[in-house]
Formats: sequence, C-alpha cells, structure tokens
Amino acid sequence: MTGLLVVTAVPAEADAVRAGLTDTTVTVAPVGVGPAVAGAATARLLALAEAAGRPFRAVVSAGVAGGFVGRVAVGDIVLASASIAADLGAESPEGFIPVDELGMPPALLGGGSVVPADPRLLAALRAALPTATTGPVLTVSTVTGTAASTEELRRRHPGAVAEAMEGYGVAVAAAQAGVPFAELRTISNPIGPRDRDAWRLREALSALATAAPALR
Ligand SMILES: O=C(O)c1cccc(C(=O)CC[C@H]2O[C@@H](n3cnc4c(=O)[nH]cnc43)[C@H](O)[C@@H]2O)c1
Repeated sequence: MTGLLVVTAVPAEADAVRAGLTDTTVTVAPVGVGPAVAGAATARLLALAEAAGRPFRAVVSAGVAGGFVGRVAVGDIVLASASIAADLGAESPEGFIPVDELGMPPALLGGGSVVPADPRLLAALRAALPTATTGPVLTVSTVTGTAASTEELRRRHPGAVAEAMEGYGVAVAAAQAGVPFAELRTISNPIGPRDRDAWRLREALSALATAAPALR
C-alpha cells in the first residue's frame, strides 16, 4: 500500500500542494480541468498503482474554487462533506432535473449525483484543519458566471459552500476503485457574474500550501 494520491486540475495547484507538504509518501498529480478528464486520469492513476502492487490508500481532489458569498471568503479553506454533480441532469420547462430523478437504473448512475466524502478521511482532515469550512462542494462543467445561475444554484443547493470542476469526477473514480475520497479547496473567487480580475489565485494558492500539511 502506497500513500495518498492528491489530484489537482492545473500545475500551479499541484506546486502549491507540494510546497506545503512534508510527507514524501504523498503523490501530487495535476490531471486537467473538468470532471471527465479528472475522473479518467484519476482512474488511470489508481489502476496503474494497483497493477504495480502499490495501491493508493486514499484520493483527495484539491485546488482552488469559487465560493458562495456569505458562506466563505477568498482565501478560506473548504472541505467537502459531499461532492455534487450540480449540472448533471436535464433541463425542462419546470426547471433543472437532477440525473437521480430521471428514472434511470441506479446501477447506471455510479451512486448518483452526490458522493459523500469518506467519513474517516473527512474527520481526519477536519481535525487537522480546524478553521476550514465543511459543506457540500458543487462540481460544474461550466464556471457559474451570471447572477441568475448563481441564484439558481443557491436555490437547488442551499447548503453548498463552493463550486469547482473536478471533485465529482475524482470521487466517482475513487468510489469505483474502492478507495476513500475527500475534496479540499481554497477559495480564489466569489461565485457570481464573471469577473476574472476578481480572482485572487495567489491568495488561494498560498492558502492551499498552508493547508497541505493536513494531507498526510
Ligand atoms: O493561471 C493561473 O496561474 C492559475 C493558477 C491556479 C489555478 C488556475 C485555474 O484556472 C484554476 C481552474 C480550476 O479552479 C477551479 N475553480 C476556481 N474557481 C472556480 C469557479 O468559480 N467555478 C468553478 N471552478 C472554479 C476549477 O476546479 C478549475 O479547474 C489558474
């Protein structure tokens, strides 16, 4: 059994995690943006390690995220209680229908649109990061960028604290490999009308490095 696998979207996030790490058994891999590429890459890394006789003991999806205003602030650390595929489903004249409510056989849904974090792994991370905010983290394929879509997400997920683009994909890969999963994020920007100038990547990456020692 090898150590922990931490997957990020982009190399800058992986560098920030590595900068804060002291544990050399942790593998940090930037795997790409979005749930599909992150899920596929994570599944491949888990399978390769398993085939080599050194399976990972857990997987963490880590990186920066947008935060819901009033719940978290830029620079905050967030731990996902669950990673939720917030835009997986169907539109209808009556509104969005989550994939779980489309009447598909449950076996085809890989556990549905909500993947809870592994309770023991989450508890360990919460103990190591007492200032972190814990709550549902949404996974979206499209960054939310209007007031209307922000309000719609708030309505559909009243408890959600943040959104990012990989957690659910990584969670499904981990679940299918039978490996515990958690999601760790630091807030780089408020969720709302698109304003790339308001993204505070340096602050969020610095917070990620500060949080990284918890990944042991
Ligand atoms: O350009 C850079 O130097 C740079 C450094 C670190 C990260 C980036 C990214 O572009 C990160 C993309 C990544 O961030 C997540 N993210 C951040 N904010 C949001 C959001 O409001 N909604 C959804 N996702 C967000 C996401 O996981 C992306 O993969 C650039």
